[in-house]
Amino acid sequence: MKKISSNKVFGGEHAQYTHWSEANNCEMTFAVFLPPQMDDLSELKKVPSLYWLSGLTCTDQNFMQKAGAFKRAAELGIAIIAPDTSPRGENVPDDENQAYDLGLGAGFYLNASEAPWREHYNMYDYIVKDLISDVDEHLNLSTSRAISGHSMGGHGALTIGLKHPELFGSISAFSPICNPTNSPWGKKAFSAYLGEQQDTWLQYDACHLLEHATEPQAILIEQGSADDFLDEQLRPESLMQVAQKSGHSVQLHLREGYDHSYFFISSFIEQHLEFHAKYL
Ligand SMILES: N[C@@H](CCC(=O)N[C@@H](CSC=O)C(=O)NCC(=O)O)C(=O)O
Repeated sequence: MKKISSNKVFGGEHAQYTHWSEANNCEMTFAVFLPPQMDDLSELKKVPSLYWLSGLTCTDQNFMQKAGAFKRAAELGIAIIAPDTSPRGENVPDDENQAYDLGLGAGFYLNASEAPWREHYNMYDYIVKDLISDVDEHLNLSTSRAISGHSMGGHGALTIGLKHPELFGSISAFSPICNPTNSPWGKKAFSAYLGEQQDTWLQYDACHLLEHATEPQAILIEQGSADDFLDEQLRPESLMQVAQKSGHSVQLHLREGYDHSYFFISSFIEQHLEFHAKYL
């Protein structure tokens, strides 16, 4: 793992690293925020972390530069880990039309089974195996973790969090794609990456995973009412219906007038950090 940038911020550090990913078969970049409490080297006081998964078109930097999370994360003593949203590099295929919602910047946090994607587009294993293992080995954080994300990354946070309660103690999401098997973004990506076998798609659909979840998990969703993607792509009402039927508790905050952008995320990120701090 190699550090490629470092900035002091709110008494802590923002840094970028590159490392090899076995899952994605390429070099990956990720960013971290390490709070000032990291300077206390006591093993008993290792700091917990929030994994943030970004949305379509993002890199490791969108959240770090736009969300305004560092001040509160520094106060709460929470590290933030922000991976890239897809594999990248010379040998990594992109969509032939370079569409923003498939290929580079659009990994959808799944393991692809179809050519030409399967050699590199394995963001699910990348997060759950390669990233966590390198962060744990090199960054001296505690193993207490939370997961959050935005839009495609909200889908990633919900699905990975629901599948791995042993890795993530709480889940939150901003404007998540809640039911990708019924959304144009999800259908396009899942057809390409996973083929037409729809049973496999369900393994990456938060509604299906919540319906079959056996452990209760703390879940918070933030959604803007003026989000252009709300009705067609995001469908939080489907997740709330499943939550109600299956007896799982999901908090949904519907925020009047907010859109899909990082202006929305920066308005409520502190509340999400405070939510996760209760479980970390
Ligand atoms: N019109 C945009 C569409 C892409 C977009 O809105 N990306 C969002 C995530 S959407 C779902 O995953 C985003 O986070 N963009 C980056 C940002 O910093 O705002 C386009 O074509 O770019």
